[in-house]
Amino acid sequence: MNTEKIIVPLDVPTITEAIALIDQLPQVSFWKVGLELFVSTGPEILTQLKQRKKRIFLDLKFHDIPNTVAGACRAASQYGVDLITIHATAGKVALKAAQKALEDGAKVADKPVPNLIAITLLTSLNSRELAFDLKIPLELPEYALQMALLAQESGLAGAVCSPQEVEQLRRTCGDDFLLVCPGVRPTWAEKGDQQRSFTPSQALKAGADYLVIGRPITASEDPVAALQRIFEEIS
Ligand SMILES: O=c1ccn([C@@H]2O[C@H](COP(=O)(O)O)[C@@H](O)[C@H]2O)c(=O)[nH]1
Repeated sequence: MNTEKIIVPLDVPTITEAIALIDQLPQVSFWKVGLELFVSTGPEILTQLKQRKKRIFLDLKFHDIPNTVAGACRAASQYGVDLITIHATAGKVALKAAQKALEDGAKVADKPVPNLIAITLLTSLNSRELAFDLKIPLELPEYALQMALLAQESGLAGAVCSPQEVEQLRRTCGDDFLLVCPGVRPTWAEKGDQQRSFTPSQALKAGADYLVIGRPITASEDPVAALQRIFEEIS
């Protein structure tokens, strides 16, 4: 059973709830720490995950001017996490500065360099919002591709994209470009605010390296059974 490809987000407000989930699902080796938990509780959860020998996706989605994202990346590189996110729309100068700061910071901290991956377009947005609210004149798949190419040209390790765009990004960006897909929903799960979803097996077949699957597992009455059902679907 391939459990390595699933990243489960710890989208809870307290360390106690986060640790309860980690301990309830020992077969999960890769956990995501996002804005809710990090803003609520700080870096303590990263220490807890490290002690349990888990891989960590620090999903703080940096989006700021080059000097500021570089500072944030330099600081984040001390934690020894595996993945870090930045919005591609921060622009090429910021993406390059962030990548360089991660490399410099990791060297100083004597840690491996985390893979920096760029958000192409949040999976909660649809084509209508892209065109009419964000006033982006490109078709959505083309826009996501251009954001991934910007990340690749800037020297980043990969991108975050919806599973609906992953096949095209994989074809264009190649096999070495890391593609991480949130917005994954088994047929039996609520979509919630995710607007461009695929099932876990569709997403893997389309070329995703990792699937981020949260509420179908963590909000389930029985997270262990939900995870098992997903493992069975993809194995
Ligand atoms: O485009 C994006 C980027 C990040 N996310 C994050 O992934 C998880 C998805 O959780 P679900 O409960 O499976 O919807 C969540 O932490 C988001 O912050 C995303 O959904 N889309």
